[in-house]
Amino acid sequence: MKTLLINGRVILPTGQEATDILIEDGRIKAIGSELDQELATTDQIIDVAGNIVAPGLIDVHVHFRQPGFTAKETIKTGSLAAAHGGFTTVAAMPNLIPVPDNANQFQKMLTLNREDGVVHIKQYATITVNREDGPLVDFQALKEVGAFGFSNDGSGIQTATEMVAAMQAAHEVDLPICAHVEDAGLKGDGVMNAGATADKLGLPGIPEISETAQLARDLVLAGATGVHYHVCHVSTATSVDLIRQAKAAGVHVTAEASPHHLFLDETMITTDNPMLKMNPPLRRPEDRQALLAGLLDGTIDMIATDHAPHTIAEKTGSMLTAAFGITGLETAFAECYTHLVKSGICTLNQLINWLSVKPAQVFNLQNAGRIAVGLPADLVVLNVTQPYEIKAAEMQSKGQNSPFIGDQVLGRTIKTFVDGKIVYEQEQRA
Ligand SMILES: NC(=O)N[C@@H](CC(=O)O)C(=O)O
Ligand SMILES: [Zn+2]
Ligand SMILES: [Zn+2]
Repeated sequence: MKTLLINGRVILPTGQEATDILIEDGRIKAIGSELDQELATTDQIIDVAGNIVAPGLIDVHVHFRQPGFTAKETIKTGSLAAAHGGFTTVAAMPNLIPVPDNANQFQKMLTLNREDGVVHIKQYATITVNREDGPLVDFQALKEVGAFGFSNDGSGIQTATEMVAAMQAAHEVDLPICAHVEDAGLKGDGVMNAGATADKLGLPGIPEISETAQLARDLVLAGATGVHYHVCHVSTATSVDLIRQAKAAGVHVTAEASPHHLFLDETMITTDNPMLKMNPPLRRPEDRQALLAGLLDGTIDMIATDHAPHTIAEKTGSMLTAAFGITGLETAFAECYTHLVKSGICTLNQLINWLSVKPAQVFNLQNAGRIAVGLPADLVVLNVTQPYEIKAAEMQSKGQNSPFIGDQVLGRTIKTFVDGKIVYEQEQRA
């Protein structure tokens, strides 16, 4: 099967180029504007004039909820949401039931991911058995069956003793610890950022030190153990400073920020609104400015969505009782393009760097993150000229819990290819 993608503005490692891409048997066979001689033998010609062709986006932080919580999402719906958002590779978190904390259950996850997923799904294993305070997993066994990294996402590792042991074990098998940094005691029963807004709404707060105190500890431990330590969903200015200093000191630390922490802040929480409840919480305007500065200077390596679908019932009522988390896969590119590229804060190449190139480099994904001859044809075609409204009805995710619904944005996915196969295609409307 031969497919020719013609007239796109292609994002190549060397920069943007108006060129064509020949896909054969799932791989990129040739790139160039002189591919006319292929026309006669091509099965499918797709004209993407006026659109961007980028390497498939990569999200290293998603929750697909299967097994255990399939009312919220399944591997099928989560991966369809990824495809709709232009993501061709995602890494799924292990806060599932049963927990993939052993080789046997981990292998079951891999089979499910492969059978039900329409995009490439990498899988995290937990750091501890049953994701609880207690014994560590068998890092070697989980490495052997293909763990992408180790994470207890949803909770922090509460003691330095446990974290040091985890870091040493992860370092030995040469895989990252991906940390949800949170001191459970300091978080208490908070539901939004601690401060004036929470006080005004009469809601219990989550102080920023619940993140930063544990992060400071972990950065010291990461330096001492030499592990690759990746910080999930950085939310505060102090965290950015701590990571910047650690990087300067030679600690092997990388970090991600989510679109919601970049574009929303606590001042937008004007009522008790569960759609704006997530962990870590939306912080102050100066925190999101610091996250942005961190992205621009390389302290934050990448953007990851923390796609966290929940049922409507779980996201209705008061923040006091609602679940933490919002969806992100289907809105990330458009929100980022609109807030960052359209507004002149960064270039499209920088954005693709944070959403594809860097995650591939940081997590050693050799076959992703760039458009090059010989690589699998994981590609996304994006329209960045026609504004559209983000609509719940167009979401592929089971989760409709997105504060971005209703936004007017630029950056619609037109087509997503995984291994040369179209896994998402925008309906053509007259
Ligand atoms: N981010 C969230 O608010 N929730 C995540 C857990 C997590 O990422 O910490 C979830 O699993 O729902
Ligand atoms: Zn988390
Ligand atoms: Zn998460």
